[in-house]
Amino acid sequence: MEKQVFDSRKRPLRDLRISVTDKCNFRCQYCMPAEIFGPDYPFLPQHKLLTFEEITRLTAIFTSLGVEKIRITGGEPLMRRNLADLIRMIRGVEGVKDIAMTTNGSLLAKHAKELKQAGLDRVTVSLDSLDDERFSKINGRGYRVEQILEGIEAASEAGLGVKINMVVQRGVNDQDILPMARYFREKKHILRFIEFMDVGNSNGWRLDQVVPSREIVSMIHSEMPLEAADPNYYGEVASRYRYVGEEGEIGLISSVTQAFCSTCTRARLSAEGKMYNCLFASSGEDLREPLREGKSDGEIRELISSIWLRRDDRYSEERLKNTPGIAKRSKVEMSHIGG
Ligand SMILES: Nc1nc2c(ncn2[C@@H]2O[C@H](COP(=O)(O)OP(=O)(O)OP(=O)(O)O)[C@@H](O)[C@H]2O)c(=O)[nH]1
Ligand SMILES: C[S@@+](CC[C@H](N)C(=O)[O-])C[C@H]1O[C@@H](n2cnc3c(N)ncnc32)[C@H](O)[C@@H]1O
Ligand code: SF4
Ligand code: SF4
Repeated sequence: MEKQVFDSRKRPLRDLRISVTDKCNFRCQYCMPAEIFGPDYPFLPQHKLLTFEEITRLTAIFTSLGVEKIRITGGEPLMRRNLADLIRMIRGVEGVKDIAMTTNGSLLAKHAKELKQAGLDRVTVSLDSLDDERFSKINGRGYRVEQILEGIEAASEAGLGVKINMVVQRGVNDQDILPMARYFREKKHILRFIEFMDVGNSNGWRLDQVVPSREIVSMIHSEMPLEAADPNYYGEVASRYRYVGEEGEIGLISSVTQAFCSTCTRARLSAEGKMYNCLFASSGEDLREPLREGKSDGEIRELISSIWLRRDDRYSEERLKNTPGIAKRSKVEMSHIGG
């Protein structure tokens, strides 16, 4: 059986990012602004969510097409009940080499051990500030930094790999860049700085709110000297920098100023079972109905393969070039497909 499928730009399908819920206990302004995601927001009802069995079956089909790396995300993935059961099921799928999860960390202290036991390899915890006042404003729900740090500690103690993601916004948390770098250098966790992106249709993005990665590197370098490091694998999202003379490193995710679409190997599966070819796609292709209609694995494999073969997405590159019409394009919400 042909194992690897390439899109129209010769990019292989390698990663599957699975959103397990569109709900979240945070209301980060840049992702789920409270004024839009309020009490009446129509979140997906349970019956529309893919079941764990359906997710596992799709994962096996995706691995037969070359996927090796799975990332569980959301919304907040730990809001989905019994998530460890899903991890255990995915761990049993042949061809899955790496299972990671992106989480806001608020429920991690409670679940880290069982997730590790179920077969999760690593977590990426999102944290945008070490200052309680700013953090509680950013998360929109008054959560405190301590709770997230406890989650990070618990994950580390449970033996999970840990990385930290910080979305940087000028005028919101750029003063936290150095304190975060110092703290996680000391803790020996890899911290990645993400350029604030124009995801979805509701986060009020402006280019002048983006702090370019170049600026972040030079700010840190002037206090803690850095040197560029090679990527760990083809298509790595983050550019790596090592602290000179140390093992520790940081990463920069520069989707705005240095788009990385040309090596993008990521497919995304929404909680309701739609496959998206890009984080900024306007629409996805439904895989849930074919599953529930009783289509065979072979038929679904054909469908997924044909979706990937047609793929031509490269939104960040187009944004960089100011492609006409790009600003008006409607996009799926980040909380829906998981970042
Ligand atoms: N524009 C764009 N941004 C992405 C893409 N993938 C990830 N990101 C952004 O980068 C952030 C970090 O992504 P992660 O999932 O932590 O990165 P990763 O490459 O899977 O991480 P590792 O496997 O640890 O290297 C995400 O939350 C997004 O904000 C992508 O394909 N396009
Ligand atoms: C959508 S969240 C889902 C997982 C989980 N709730 C969390 O926050 O880690 C995934 C990642 O996307 C990032 N993200 C959300 N909106 C973003 C934006 N506008 N620009 C850049 N990154 C964003 C978040 O910071 C987080 O690291
Ligand atoms: S970034 Fe994550 S934690 Fe924040 S609102 Fe979005 S899904 Fe929730
Ligand atoms: S913008 Fe789309 S194509 Fe480009 S790297 Fe991100 S997900 Fe991939």
